[in-house]
Amino acid sequence: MLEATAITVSYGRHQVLDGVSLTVAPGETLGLAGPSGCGKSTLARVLALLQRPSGGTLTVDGQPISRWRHRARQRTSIGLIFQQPRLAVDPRFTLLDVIAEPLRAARRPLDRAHELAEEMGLTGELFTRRPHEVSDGQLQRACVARALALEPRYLVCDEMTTMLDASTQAHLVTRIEAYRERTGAGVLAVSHDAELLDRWAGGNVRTWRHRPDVVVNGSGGRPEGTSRDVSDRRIATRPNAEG
Ligand SMILES: Nc1ncnc2c1ncn2[C@@H]1O[C@H](COP(=O)(O)OP(=O)(O)OP(=O)(O)O)[C@@H](O)[C@H]1O
Repeated sequence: MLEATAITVSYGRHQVLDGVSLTVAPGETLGLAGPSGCGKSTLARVLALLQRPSGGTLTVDGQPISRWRHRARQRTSIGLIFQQPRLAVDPRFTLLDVIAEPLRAARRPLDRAHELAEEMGLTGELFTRRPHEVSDGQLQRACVARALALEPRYLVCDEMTTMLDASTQAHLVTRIEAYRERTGAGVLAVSHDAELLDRWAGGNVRTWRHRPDVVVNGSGGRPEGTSRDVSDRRIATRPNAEG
């Protein structure tokens, strides 16, 4: 399980997350919907162990992240795919370099990068192109391949398909779902697009009703599930400015 409990995050005096709890189980796809600015990306970064929360606990497969500086091993078991691939890659890298980056860091055979590229539908001539020489969709395919390279136990997809056309969107979701089915990984799909998430996660969606850019503290808020019981304790957000 990837478990976040009572997470709080503040940027200066702006409290963005106030006691958020969320669990992603192995083998499940969980959707997290919510309006722009409510804190989805912040929560995604916290779950991927990229951003340290100011409060709360994180546990990966039963192991609590007690010392943030020593989280490297658990970090590699969580893949993160960002919304904007151009901000997520080194512009000097070729697509093959992008995909090989985690393999190189983990001292794994680099041949695997070719296979991953091909699995994502990236053909030979694209291997040596740099980010400015490919489309957003092609670059995002490389980022998905990079996220899968070390076979993570969990994948956090933060608005992964927002900028892409419908067919590229469908292709990427299909690849992620095939990976989940093959490996039993848990997938958290984050988006403002509740319909997409409902299709992707088969209705296993939590909707975060939290007005953006409002500092709220505490009372009365709860998320709504589109298709499941919202009292399910896997996500409980205290803040809700809509009452
Ligand atoms: N590094 C930061 N420093 C200060 N404020 C930040 C920072 N990152 C995010 N914020 C603020 O925190 C709030 C939540 O941002 P976040 O990106 O997590 O929301 P989001 O729900 O993912 O939005 P979107 O769907 O538009 O990406 C916003 O008000 C944002 O301006």
